[in-house]
Amino acid sequence: MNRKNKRRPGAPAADLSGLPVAKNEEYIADIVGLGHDGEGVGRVNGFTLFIQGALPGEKVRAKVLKVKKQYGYGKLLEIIEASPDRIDAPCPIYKQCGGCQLQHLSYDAQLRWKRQLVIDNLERIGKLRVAGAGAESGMRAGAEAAGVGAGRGDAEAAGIVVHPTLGMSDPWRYRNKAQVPIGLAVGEEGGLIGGFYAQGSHRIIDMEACLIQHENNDAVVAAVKRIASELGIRPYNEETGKGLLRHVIARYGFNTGEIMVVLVTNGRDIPRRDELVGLIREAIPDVRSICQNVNRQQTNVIFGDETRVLWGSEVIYDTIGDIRFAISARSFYQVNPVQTEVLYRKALDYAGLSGEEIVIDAYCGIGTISLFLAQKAREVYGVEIIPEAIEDAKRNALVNKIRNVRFEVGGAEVVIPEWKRQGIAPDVIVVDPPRKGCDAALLETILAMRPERVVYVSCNPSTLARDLRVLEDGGYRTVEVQPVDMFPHTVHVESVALLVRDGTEG
Ligand SMILES: C[S@@+](CC[C@H](N)C(=O)[O-])C[C@H]1O[C@@H](n2cnc3c(N)ncnc32)[C@H](O)[C@@H]1O
Repeated sequence: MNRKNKRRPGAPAADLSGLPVAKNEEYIADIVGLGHDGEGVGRVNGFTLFIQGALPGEKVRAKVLKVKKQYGYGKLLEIIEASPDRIDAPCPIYKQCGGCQLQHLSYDAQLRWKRQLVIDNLERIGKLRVAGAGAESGMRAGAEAAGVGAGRGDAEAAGIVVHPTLGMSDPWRYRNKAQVPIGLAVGEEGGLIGGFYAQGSHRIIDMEACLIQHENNDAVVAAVKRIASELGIRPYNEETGKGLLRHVIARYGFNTGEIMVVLVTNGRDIPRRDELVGLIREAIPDVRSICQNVNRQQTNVIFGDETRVLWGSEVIYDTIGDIRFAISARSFYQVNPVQTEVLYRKALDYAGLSGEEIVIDAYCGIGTISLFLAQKAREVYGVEIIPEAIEDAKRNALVNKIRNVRFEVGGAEVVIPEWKRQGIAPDVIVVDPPRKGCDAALLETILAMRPERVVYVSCNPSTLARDLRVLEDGGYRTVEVQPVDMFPHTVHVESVALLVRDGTEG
C-alpha cells in the first residue's frame, strides 16, 4: 500500500464521511501487526489506524490525528493490554531520536518480525509462494495486517524456504560508523550539537551516546564537537546554506582498532585547520586518518565529490574473517562487522563454489564479497560505481595477495553487458545493490548470461521481492532466503537469497 499518495491539484477532496473514525476523536484499537516503519497496525471497527509505539497483540487507546479514505494515523494515549513482547527501551532518547524504531520490542520478537516482513514482501510484491508461510503470531507487517493487497503466491514448487533471522548474541554497540549532522545549539553562543534527526524531520537531536554505536565513535563525535566549538567553527545551516561544518563521520575498525575521522564541510577552507587537526589527534590517540570531504550542494546527500587527507592515511584497515580491507572515506563498508561475516559466509555458502567457477560480484563496494568468493572460485569480476571504492578493492586484493580478481569502475548495468560482449560467461552472479534494488538492464543481462546460480544480497525486502519476480519470470527459481539482522533495534532487514536456473539442482 502506498501511504504517500498525494491529492492531485484541483482534484476533489476525498469524501471521508461515513468512515468509522473521525479526526481528533479517541478510540480503542486492537493492534494486529507491525508496519514497515515499526508502527502498530490497529483496527477500529474494521478501519486501519497506524499507531506509533503500539505493538501487535495490544489493545490501546488512541487519538486520531489524520484520516484518509482507507486508513488513518493515531497517537498512542494509553496501553490497555500490553504485549508480552513489550520491553522498556534502554535508550534515554529513544522517543525523540529517529535512529531506532524497535527498542520497545524484545529482541527475539524483532527477529521474528523481520522474518515475517521478508515473507510478506515475497508474497505481496513478488507474488512468490513461501514454504509454510503461516504468519508468526501477531507479526504480520502493515498492508498484510490491514488486509490490503494480500499475496496470491503463484510460484509452482513447494515454496521458498525463509529461515529464521540470524540475530546477534549481544545486539548493542554494533555499529562501526557514525554519521552525525552538525548544528547550532539553541540559545548557546557558538556551541555545536550533533546527533540524529528527530523522526520524520531535520531537527537535530544532540546526543552524547548512542547505544547501537561503538563507544569509540561516540567519543570521536563528542571530541570533534567540543574542539570545533572551541575553535569557533560554524556549523552548516541547511536553510540558509551558510556555515561550514555539515557532518562528522567516525569510522572504527572493530578488529584493528583503527579510527578515521571525516569532516564534511561546505567549502574548502577550514579556519585554524592545523590547530583542529592537532587537537583531534591529541583527543583521539588511535586516529589513523583525518579527512575532509567538501560538499557545497544544498542537498540531503552527505558526501560531496572532493575528499582530501588532512592528516595521516587516506584509508583505515579492518578485517573480516582472515581478509584485510582498506576502507576510504566515501567507500561503502557494512556497518555491523560481526553480522557482516555471518552474511558473507551465507553468500559464499549459497554460491556453492568448487574452485572452478567464474563469478561476477555486482555492486562490489571495496571488494569485500569478491575477495571472500575469490578464495573458492577460479576468477571473480567485481563492478562498482564509486571510483575510490574500486581503488580500495584493488588495494585489498594486493594486500591479501588474491590474484584471481578483476575490478572495474562503472554502473553494473553498463559494465556487465560489456563483459557479456567480451565473452565472459559467469557460473554464479552475486548482486548486493543499494536499497533501490537492481537496475532493470542488469536483471535483463543476468537472464541473458544464464548463470547457474544467482545470490542476491539485499538490504530492502521490497526491492528484493520485485527483482526476484523478474528473475523467476526469466527462468530462475528462488530456493531459500536467509534474513540476517545487521541492524538490531531498527526496522532495517538484510537478507541473502539463493536462486538457481530452472532445470538445475538447488
Ligand atoms: C549495499 S552496497 C554493497 C557493497 C559491497 N557488496 C559490500 O558488502 O560491502 C551497494 C554498493 O553499490 C554501489 N552502487 C550503487 N549503484 C551502483 C551501480 N549502478 N552500479 C554499481 N555499483 C553501484 C554503491 O556505491 C555501494 O558500494
